[in-house]
Amino acid sequence: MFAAGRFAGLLGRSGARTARVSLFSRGLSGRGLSSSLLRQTRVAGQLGQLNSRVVSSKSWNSSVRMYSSGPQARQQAPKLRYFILIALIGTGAFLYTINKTEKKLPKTFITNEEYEAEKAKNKLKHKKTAFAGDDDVAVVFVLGGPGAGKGTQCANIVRDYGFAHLSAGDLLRAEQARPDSKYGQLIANYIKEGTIVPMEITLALLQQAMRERIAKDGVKRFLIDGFPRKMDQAIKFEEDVAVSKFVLFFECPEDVMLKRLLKRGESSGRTDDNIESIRKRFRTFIDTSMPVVDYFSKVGKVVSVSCNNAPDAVYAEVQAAFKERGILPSK
Ligand SMILES: Nc1ncnc2c1ncn2[C@@H]1O[C@H](COP(=O)(O)OP(=O)(O)OP(=O)(O)O)[C@@H](O)[C@H]1O
Ligand SMILES: O=c1ccn([C@@H]2O[C@H](COP(=O)(O)O)[C@@H](O)[C@H]2O)c(=O)[nH]1
Repeated sequence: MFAAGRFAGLLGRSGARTARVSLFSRGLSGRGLSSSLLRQTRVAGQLGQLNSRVVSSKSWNSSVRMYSSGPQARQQAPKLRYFILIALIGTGAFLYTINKTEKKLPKTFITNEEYEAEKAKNKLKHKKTAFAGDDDVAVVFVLGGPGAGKGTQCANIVRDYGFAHLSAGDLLRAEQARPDSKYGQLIANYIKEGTIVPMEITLALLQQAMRERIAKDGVKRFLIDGFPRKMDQAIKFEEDVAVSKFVLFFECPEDVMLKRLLKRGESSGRTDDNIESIRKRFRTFIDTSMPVVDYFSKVGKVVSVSCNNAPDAVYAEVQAAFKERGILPSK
């Protein structure tokens, strides 16, 4: 469209220029021949050499050239028409190619309408979430890029607000390390590649961990850290497990996260705290996880906190956000 618009603009300009030229030509012919020109024409006629296109006098040169440009302009008109035709065909082909290419692109984002349709479909299948009967169960999703500081801030919240902290990444690593796990190798591969483990595994681990915490010490407020990382996980969790209260989103520039992860990699022992895996994790975050943040943002559920400060300053922002949402410290 932009190209077509620009093209139309060009056409408009050249069209205006053509109009100006032809108007000027008509004006000249409308004015008729000036008396001196008439005189000259008569003289030329008398000499039997009338040739409206060839005038020798220098002083009339410009007028005469304009006057005689009529036939030339008519000769050029077909050329202009060809040019316009070719340009229109070219623009059409260009727009067609773009349209086709767009249709071929992989889809990483779902619209609200698609989300609502999916939700409606799921509602028929799953009439109740796992904790639907328990109004005390509260879930806050904690999202942010790799190394943004989610785990660090979750530890503060657990200490002061009595939440249980469930990190999806920690649960997957524990499952990977469990000797009898049938998913150990699969999880290890996904983590090293920085891609998202099939959601059924993560959902089952989260749901089981929530049940265990409720049974163990009655804690019903959960920080679900590093989840959902994909739109389908978000939909499934909210349909099957619990609807989130809001999303705590830690914003952080990539270069800051990179530095933190490389530093952490010196002692973490994590298979994905190396430059190769980190780059892949950043890519997955942008392509697959940011659409989740965008979605929750559209429905007014995202509380953003800037992570590019000292941990205490970040935590002060978290506390303010919690207060705003009516969540107070437990002691
Ligand atoms: N505000 C901060 N300033 C400086 N360093 C920080 C800050 N917050 C966290 N860190 C450090 O950065 C590293 C990553 O932090 P953390 O593990 O909390 O991030 P994360 O978002 O949970 O990461 P991941 O998604 O990879 O699990 C840690 O070594 C942590 O000590
Ligand atoms: O919902 C999830 C959460 C995590 N993963 C995989 O685990 C790693 C590490 O996650 P951290 O939150 O950084 O601990 C992540 O890169 C994914 O590969 C997942 O698949 N699904």
